[in-house]
Amino acid sequence: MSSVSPTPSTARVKPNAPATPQGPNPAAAANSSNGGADALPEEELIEKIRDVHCIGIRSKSKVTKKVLDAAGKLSVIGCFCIGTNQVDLEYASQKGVAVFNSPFSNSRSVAELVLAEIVLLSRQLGDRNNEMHKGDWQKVSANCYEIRGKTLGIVGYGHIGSQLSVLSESMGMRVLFYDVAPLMPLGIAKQVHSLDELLKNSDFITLHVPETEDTKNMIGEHELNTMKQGSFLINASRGTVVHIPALAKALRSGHLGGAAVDVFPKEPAANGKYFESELVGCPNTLLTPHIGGSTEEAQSMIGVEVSQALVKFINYGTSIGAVNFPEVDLRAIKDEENSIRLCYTHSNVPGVLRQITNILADHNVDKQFSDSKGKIAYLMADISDVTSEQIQDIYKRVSETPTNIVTRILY
Ligand SMILES: NC(=O)C1=CN([C@@H]2O[C@H](COP(=O)(O)OP(=O)(O)OC[C@H]3O[C@@H](n4cnc5c(N)ncnc54)[C@H](O)[C@@H]3O)[C@@H](O)[C@H]2O)C=CC1
Ligand SMILES: O=C(O)C(=O)COP(=O)(O)O
Repeated sequence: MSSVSPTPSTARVKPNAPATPQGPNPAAAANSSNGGADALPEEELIEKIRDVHCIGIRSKSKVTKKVLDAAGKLSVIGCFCIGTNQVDLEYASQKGVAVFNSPFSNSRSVAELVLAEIVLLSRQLGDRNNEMHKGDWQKVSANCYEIRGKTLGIVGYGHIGSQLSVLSESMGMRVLFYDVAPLMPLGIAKQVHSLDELLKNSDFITLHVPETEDTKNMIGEHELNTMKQGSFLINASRGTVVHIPALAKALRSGHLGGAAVDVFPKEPAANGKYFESELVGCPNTLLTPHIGGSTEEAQSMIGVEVSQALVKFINYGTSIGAVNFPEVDLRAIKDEENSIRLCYTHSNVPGVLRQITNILADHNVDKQFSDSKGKIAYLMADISDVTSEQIQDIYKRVSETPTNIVTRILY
């Protein structure tokens, strides 16, 4: 399927596009050859994005309102990761830009890293390793423990948290979890009613919540003080979830037995000696450069999954799996010269369907589906037996409706 583009607001793609995005000027805002380590600063991204229809990013490239305003031709964003907090999702949907991610391709990698960190913290392995590299032999068993029989408290029991629950039980741990949603516990894990209850009763706390207004500084001084003396904190979710000065204080005072931190409120935009944090030098503290999802397996699955979603959206209008868009799809369009697919993103207000029905009234609408999400709605209709003049007319009339955000015609 390919598309007509009577105005720049529609995407053009080559017919029979292969399984990687082939729209004009696809841009990669994060360099994947070095593990996505370099993210473009806002001004540079704004320059690069102007003529781009499709963009692929990882967790660090910020697609702000300002960037979206500069991206007049942008139709779709692929987040080649789980988190989508780096994109202004609501503004993107208001501009008719669909956003896709890979909801679970790197979950296993994060869960495995956290499992390893539980053992490393419990045996103070980071400190022993540092000492040995300085020629300092310190054979210690005080405050070093097996993890068998200890309690893991998981905050956020989604894809990563629940995977970790199964892995840690297989190592003999007890699992408690706290989540805003009531969820089915796996194995013999138990859901608790409050964060405080989890903090009071766990030997290890691990965070697996998204970055939202509610999770900002979710672990601050009060929560750290509520944690058991000598317990451990692991954060591989987002840097904003933990108040870093409070964590540094809890570690230096010896209230916490250690911490493993993979994500930070401010992360360097590129690889190099740019990292600074109050956590540097804290006892039994493992610091990693946001590598929770950085495995060959995860990156390869993410690459395939997100690329396929982008191609389906560009070539067929399919928004299934989009994080900020109504999810709409139709079974395959007739492979006929004179058949088209109308994809209409519009404001979600009363009376729109009547206008569209009027425009399409004299045509043969094979199938049609529409759905809404918040302030926007998305309609897809397959129309057969149309001449090229009629296609232009449909495009013109639909795109001139007052509720139009983006109109595309695919054929
Ligand atoms: N370090 C890394 O490289 C990686 C980090 N991540 C981060 O991990 C996060 C979690 O990933 P998934 O498990 O795949 O997400 P998910 O969406 O499957 O699960 C998140 C869970 O958190 C719960 N939740 C949301 N707000 C909450 C709150 N205020 N209190 C308690 N629970 C709350 C949700 O109900 C859900 O069950 C991602 O959003 C991302 O930011 C994800 C992949 C790699
Ligand atoms: O998947 C996520 O949300 C992550 O945090 C991983 O991000 P990255 O692809 O390593 O920039």
